[in-house]
Amino acid sequence: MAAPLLSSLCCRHSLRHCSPRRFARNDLSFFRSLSTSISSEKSLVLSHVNEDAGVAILAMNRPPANSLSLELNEAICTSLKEIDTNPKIQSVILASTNPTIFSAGLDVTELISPDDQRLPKFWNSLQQVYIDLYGSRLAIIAAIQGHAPAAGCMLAMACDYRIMYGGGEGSTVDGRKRKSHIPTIGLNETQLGIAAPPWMGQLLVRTIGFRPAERALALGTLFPPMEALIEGLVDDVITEESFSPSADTIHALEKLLPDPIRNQALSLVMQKAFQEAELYAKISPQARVASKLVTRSESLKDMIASREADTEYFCSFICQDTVQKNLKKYVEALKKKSKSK
Ligand SMILES: CCCCCCCC/C=C\C=C\CC(=O)SCCNC(=O)CCNC(=O)[C@H](O)C(C)(C)COP(=O)(O)OP(=O)(O)OC[C@H]1O[C@@H](n2cnc3c(N)ncnc32)[C@H](O)[C@@H]1OP(=O)(O)O
Repeated sequence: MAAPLLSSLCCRHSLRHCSPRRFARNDLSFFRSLSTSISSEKSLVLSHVNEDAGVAILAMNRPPANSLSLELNEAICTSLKEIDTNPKIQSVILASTNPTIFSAGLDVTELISPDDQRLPKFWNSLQQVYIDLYGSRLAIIAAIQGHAPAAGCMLAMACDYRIMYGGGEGSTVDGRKRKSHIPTIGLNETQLGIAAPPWMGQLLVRTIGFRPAERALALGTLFPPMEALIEGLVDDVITEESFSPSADTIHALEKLLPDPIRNQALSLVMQKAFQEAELYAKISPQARVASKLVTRSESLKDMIASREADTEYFCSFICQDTVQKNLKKYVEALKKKSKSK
């Protein structure tokens, strides 16, 4: 599994497949003209490509929280691979069909009283998601509309650019006021009584720097959008106060877009993500991929070299009595909180 990674950065898809495409800014026709849909593994992921634009969208679609199960991890990898093999695509927007949760991180139920055959497969699938995103020849833009704790934050950090919704009331597409929602992002594992896996912690260090990462990892800090921006955990924060789509646009999009991403096409976060995808797609793909190699190849090689040991350590760690006890408590609290709403 590991070998294709660096070759994907160096040569596999790379340069012969790279032909940048142009779009008009803020062009919703991009979404209208999404023509090729790939849905994989019971549509846990919705993926659409627009070859003319050179941009794809990959939306996680596992209600209620896009928590990362073995199957969702595999679906993300399958979908990304399909997009990746299309030589006409240069950028991907990684999004969620859930407007308030990007991804809740690992499916914690995978960790409780785990099946000993499934657990290593599960961990391997998460490692693969990281490798495939972080090492992709594609420029991947995270459109973070909602919460992104723990491995949800990892997904975002493995992208090339992160745009986060800044909160606020905003309007729904049918014109009603939307309940205020302020998403958070961070590696909160210590709050679950576990530590972030080393490669995930190191990714935070590379993203926000040593000292801020050291503190955030210890405290399990979940950053609200503006703090995430200040720390450098996200690259852009978008508020939707001034965003009110016209009825005509809504009507047109209702007819043209599939349900799960219809609202996303109207969100400013998604439009910004599209602009950023466009920006990356304009850069010489050879130069862009080579620069990605400079910043990412060493850490990827290290991660791949320690992959088996990481899996072994993870499996034995998770099966410890105290860890199981902490996780059970955590899940009970999560369910209780959800029921009390
Ligand atoms: C020295 C080195 C040591 C190395 C050791 C390595 C070991 C590393 C091990 C593990 C690494 C783990 C990384 C992770 O990703 S752990 C997962 C962490 N995730 C979380 O803590 C997030 C938990 N969820 C939340 O905080 C909220 O759900 C939130 C995402 C903020 C959304 O809140 P809200 O909109 O209010 O939604 P609800 O809380 O009501 O949730 C809706 C339903 O979704 C279920 N849910 C939520 N999160 C998860 C999850 N992670 N897994 C499974 N299910 C989840 C929740 O129970 C609700 O479902 P229901 O209504 O059926 O109860």
